[in-house]
Amino acid sequence: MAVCKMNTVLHTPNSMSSISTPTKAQMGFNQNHVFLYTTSGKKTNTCKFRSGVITCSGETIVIGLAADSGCGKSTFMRRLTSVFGGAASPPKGGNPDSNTLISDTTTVICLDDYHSLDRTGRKQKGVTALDPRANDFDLMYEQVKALKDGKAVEKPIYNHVSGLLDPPELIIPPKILVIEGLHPMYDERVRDLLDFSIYLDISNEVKFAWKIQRDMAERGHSLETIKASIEARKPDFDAYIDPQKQYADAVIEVLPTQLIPDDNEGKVLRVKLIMKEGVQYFNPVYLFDEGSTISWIPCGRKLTCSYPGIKFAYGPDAYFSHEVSVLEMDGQFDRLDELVYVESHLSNISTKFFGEITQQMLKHADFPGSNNGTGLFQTIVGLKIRDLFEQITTNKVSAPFEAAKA
Ligand SMILES: Nc1ncnc2c1ncn2[C@@H]1O[C@H](COP(=O)(O)OP(=O)(O)OP(=O)(O)O)[C@@H](O)[C@H]1O
Ligand SMILES: O=C(CO)[C@H](O)[C@H](O)COP(=O)(O)O
Repeated sequence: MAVCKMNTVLHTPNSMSSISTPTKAQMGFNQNHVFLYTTSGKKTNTCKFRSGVITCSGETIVIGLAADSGCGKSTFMRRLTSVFGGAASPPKGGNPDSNTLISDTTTVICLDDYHSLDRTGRKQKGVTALDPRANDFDLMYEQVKALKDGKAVEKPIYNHVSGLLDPPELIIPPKILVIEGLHPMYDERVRDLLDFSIYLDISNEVKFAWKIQRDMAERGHSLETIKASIEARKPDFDAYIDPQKQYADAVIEVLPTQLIPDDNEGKVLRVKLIMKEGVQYFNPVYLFDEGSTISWIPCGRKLTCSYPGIKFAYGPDAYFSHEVSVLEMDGQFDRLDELVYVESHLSNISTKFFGEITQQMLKHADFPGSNNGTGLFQTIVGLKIRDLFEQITTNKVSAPFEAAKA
């Protein structure tokens, strides 16, 4: 298994620079330990070297985030990292094309790094990156398991610039490991390692509108190329990516608005937050009254709404035969500071102070989706993940005390 050996690259507490084959003196406070620091200089973990393997103390919680390419995973990750109070950046001094993002609490690894075929290899074999045959699920499982068990790994890097597989990078077990990409819930072994899972379900119409906006406006692709790329991916998307949503603890579904008849602009969105019932450490959010069916138009004296307005809905439902609660928002906010009015009517939102959702949304007003349900629900899921992390770690810490009392 590719757990980390002694000749890997480490960041030392003294120099913050990368070193190879760390000597005992370079390891930190005593000869068996190394103290690992994030780019902002905070100590994150204490790790030991034994029999050539780096093992770190502390629990690693694993979160899976699945979505097709260009569906808002990076934006969601930025919101999540911000909830934990930091900004994420690539590993310092590493491969400039690394897909990994590290913050004080979280490490986000991109599952594209487990492509077993590079761009040329996929072309030769006639498979897309979505096809399981182009991905190494054995290695993905072994490495996510090792990280969850507190062991560092040398993870491969898929270089999106060159289309090649680059030499691996060292990943130290973080407090929260997020595995994001096409297949976090595809392989049952990897799925079983997840403490919480999210699927971003972007309808074809909306995906197309976002792709046009990014790939045409920002990357200079033609409309025909974008259409052809979406069409080429669709069979494998339907076969291998989309079915993962049945396993997700939370799904953010993004649909065209119902407030504008026959809307084909895709700017106003109807967004659903589908939350599985009975998931440990996760209490679904509700509007007004838990378990009731509610329809709410908040526009009026306390919330400014221009055409076509805003409509919320909440209620119990079934999703792939699971019992779920669904919170829905159609429309967009005119004034983000007034969002606090909506926030005050939501419960189980896992905030630490009144208005925290509104504060987060205002802080990232420039992120895509900040004026609609995508930003609102991504922020809420970020808060729920923080809550889940705190509950799990508190339980682990208090367990020996509880046992001693018994
Ligand atoms: N909530 C949103 N509202 C409007 N547009 C969005 C939203 N989320 C994402 N987009 C559009 O989609 C683009 C891709 O978003 P993002 O980079 O977050 O997705 P991604 O899944 O990480 O993409 P990739 O896997 O291709 O890197 C953004 O640049 C933006 O144009
Ligand atoms: O679906 C994807 C996930 O991001 C990419 O298309 C896949 O990783 C292949 O990347 P590239 O197009 O850069 O070779």
